[in-house]
Amino acid sequence: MTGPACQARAIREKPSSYDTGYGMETKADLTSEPIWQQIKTYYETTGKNLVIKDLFANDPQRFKKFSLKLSTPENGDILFDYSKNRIDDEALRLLFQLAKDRKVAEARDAMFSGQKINFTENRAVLHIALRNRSNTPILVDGKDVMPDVNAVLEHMKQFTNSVLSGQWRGYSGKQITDVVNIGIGGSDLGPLMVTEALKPYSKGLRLHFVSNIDGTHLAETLNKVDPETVLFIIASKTFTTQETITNATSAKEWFLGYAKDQAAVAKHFVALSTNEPKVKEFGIDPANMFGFWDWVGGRYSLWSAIGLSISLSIGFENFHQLLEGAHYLDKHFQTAPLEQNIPVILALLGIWYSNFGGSETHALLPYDQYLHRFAAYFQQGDMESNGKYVTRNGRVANYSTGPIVWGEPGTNGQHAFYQLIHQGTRLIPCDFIAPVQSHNPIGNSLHHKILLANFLAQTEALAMGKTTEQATAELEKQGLKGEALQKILPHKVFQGNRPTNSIVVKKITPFTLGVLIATYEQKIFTQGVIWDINSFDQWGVELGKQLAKAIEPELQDNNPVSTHDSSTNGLINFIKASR
Ligand SMILES: O=P(O)(O)OC[C@H]1O[C@@H](O)[C@@H](O)[C@@H](O)[C@@H]1O
Repeated sequence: MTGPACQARAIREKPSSYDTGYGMETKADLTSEPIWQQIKTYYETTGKNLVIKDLFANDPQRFKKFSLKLSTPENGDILFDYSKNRIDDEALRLLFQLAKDRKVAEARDAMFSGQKINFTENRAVLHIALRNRSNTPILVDGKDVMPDVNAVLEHMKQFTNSVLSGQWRGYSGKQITDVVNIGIGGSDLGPLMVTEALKPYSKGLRLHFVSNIDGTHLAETLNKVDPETVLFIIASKTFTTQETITNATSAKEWFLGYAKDQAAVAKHFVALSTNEPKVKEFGIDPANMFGFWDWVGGRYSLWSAIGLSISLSIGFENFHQLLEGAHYLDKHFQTAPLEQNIPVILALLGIWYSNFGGSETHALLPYDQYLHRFAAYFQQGDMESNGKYVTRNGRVANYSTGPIVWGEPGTNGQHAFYQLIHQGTRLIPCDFIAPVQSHNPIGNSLHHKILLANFLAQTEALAMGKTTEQATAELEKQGLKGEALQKILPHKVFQGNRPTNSIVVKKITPFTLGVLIATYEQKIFTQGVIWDINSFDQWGVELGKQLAKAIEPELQDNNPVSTHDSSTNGLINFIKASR
């Protein structure tokens, strides 16, 4: 055989120099996919001219068509409304085709079946196993991981019950009153976000989180706790993270300064890690270690032993409910057709705006004070996962990947940055998240009524805007006319057409929070598959760590340095001269 047919066969049969881990052929470059070109053309000819207000006016069924309801067994319905987007049937049809052509379902199944889709670290990606409450076997290298998952959960349960019941005592015989989680990144943000979000479920322990290497963080926390009644949780997947080990060592020194007995450490320090030798070396009894595995990514680890502070805060039963909620969403992600699959729809809308509409950022706006760390949590979840410019086949992407994620709880954001969302020059897709019921219905629910009214008003205002006619009528009512009216008029007009999704849950419970977190995790996964990047490594955080290690010894003395670029030299020498 000669000619193009032979060439094509040779290309197919050529052993791949890397393993994509999906058990699938290497993907075509995204922008050369026919479907990509079709979406691009559709966006240019129609998509960019879609006006949300007109879309509603022309279709009384729009809300019904572009919203989904999930009925949870015991936590009410969850409404996902994506009708306030610049999309129509054809745009969605093309986007779903994109998901199909990029093999989202196949990649999802590869993840759920334990394939090593994190191919740069040769690891499976199985945070879904940590919350697999159906207990179906999940195999890694031929071994079911579920017995190990369940054993650690049992250990967490026993430990939680022992601390909460007062059975676990400190070195002087007192009960534990305060827990200090020392960790950073995925070993901090998840437990911090969730314990804040689920404060109404607190069983009474005071929770503290120390992450920053800045001594202020630890010092301010130690000021608040008593060595006789504090429990330190040293949370680190690798147990080598400089910040965490330095903070943990200083915390241990502080503690021993009071306890004056090495044996007391066992009663006040536990470790959450995959690295038993390092835990031992630090001086923590392996009996007080809660393990997990290399197939749990740091930013996906709150479901693992890393969630121990959550369990201590809200009790093991509630922690279990959190896992149940995430598992419920995982089942939805696995079984719902792409067209009714909430994480997939969220992912595709994000791609529509960022890759075709040029949006750079995505705002997460929870209308619930307890969710005040939700956006911060997904800054790591999304940006560390999809902040990559190299595709799985090693090429530089010629399209944008992960968005900049940001946000603050409503209504605080309204009085700060919403101006730019309403009348700025940038396109900022936003997700609004709101509970129907408040945990604090004070003032006969007056506060919550106002909060919800603001959530509804904002999504309406962003979509519908205010026309020149409406603004004119309002100004005339205020007595303005002629030149004075014309002068102010353009400033009072809102173009609208700002896209939003609304997710409404009955109440923020452990279960519904589990659903929400898993929804965004699976959205991030779906986008990573379409962009053909590895969402589960984080090599981008390494260079700074390496350089910091090289610079640290240079800060020991006061001799000027000249080995760096002139800016870095200048900064180092200024610091040396000024201390
Ligand atoms: O849990 P450890 O190993 O301390 O890592 C903490 C964090 O470190 C950072 O460099 C990142 O890699 C994060 O993904 C990780 O969550």
